[in-house]
Amino acid sequence: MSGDHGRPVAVVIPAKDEAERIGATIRAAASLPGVDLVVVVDDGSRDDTQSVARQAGAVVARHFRNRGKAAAMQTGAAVVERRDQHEGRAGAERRLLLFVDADLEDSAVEVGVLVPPVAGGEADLAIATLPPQRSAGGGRGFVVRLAREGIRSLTGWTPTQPLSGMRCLSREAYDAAQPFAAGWGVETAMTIDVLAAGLRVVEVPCALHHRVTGSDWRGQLHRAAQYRDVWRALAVRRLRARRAGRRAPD
Ligand SMILES: O=c1ccn([C@@H]2O[C@H](COP(=O)(O)OP(=O)(O)O[C@H]3O[C@H](CO)[C@@H](O)[C@H](O)[C@H]3O)[C@@H](O)[C@H]2O)c(=O)[nH]1
Ligand SMILES: O=C(O)[C@H](O)COP(=O)(O)O
Repeated sequence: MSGDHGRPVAVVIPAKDEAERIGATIRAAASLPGVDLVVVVDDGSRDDTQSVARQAGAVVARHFRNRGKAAAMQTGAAVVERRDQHEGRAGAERRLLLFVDADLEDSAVEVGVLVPPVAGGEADLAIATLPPQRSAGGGRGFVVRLAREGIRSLTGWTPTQPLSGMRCLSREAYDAAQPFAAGWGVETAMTIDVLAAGLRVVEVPCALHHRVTGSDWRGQLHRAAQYRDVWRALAVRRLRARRAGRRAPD
């Protein structure tokens, strides 16, 4: 099945302890034009994510221990690749990849706007930008600024929401982003690697709602891990650029 845009699409959802939200997210994603496969990667959840996802109609892969978001995305993309091969899909018959977070619930239906720019060849990577969320987050913008400024200094392009995880990729963009940077560095690194390969990246406004990270100690620990992973992803790419003799656009 392919949508009005003429390309089949696989949705890949990395999920850790998302039993409460994943069912609605899967149903919304599965209803999008062109989507004929929804793969959930249960990244070592301790709750019922796996069974809820199966009941909602997703193909489920599972990490027996938690390996982080990037590894879950990679596992999901490998499942799609195997399906494509098994079904003899090549070239434009191969599915586009649409990465979607598990906590969007019904609003996941909005990610459909990411597909046409990629299916139509205007972009190789389309990234969702989110409106202000219903509840305020507890962050002070440190991670977002680190990622934004890092991407700008290495590529010359300034994203508005550099951490956004809702992303549609062409296969060329997926290949250019391999291997993914670990954990929470995956989005920042992906944007840089896709641009460095000479491919096109766009941001597309999307009316999405997700669980925002709070300001309690858990939230701050989460941000510390995000900061660490984004910092590492940038350090690796700065070193690579220096070795290749590329000057940053600065
Ligand atoms: O070890 C983990 C942790 C999370 N997830 C899943 O990853 C997604 C994003 O996690 P979430 O806790 O909602 O992330 P946020 O704090 O909202 O992080 C923002 O920033 C991240 C980068 O730091 C991006 O990956 C997210 O898409 C973006 O929403 C969700 O589906 C999670 O279930 C995993 O698969 N494995
Ligand atoms: O809450 C958020 O937006 C993310 O966890 C990033 O945190 P930050 O506000 O420190 O950039």
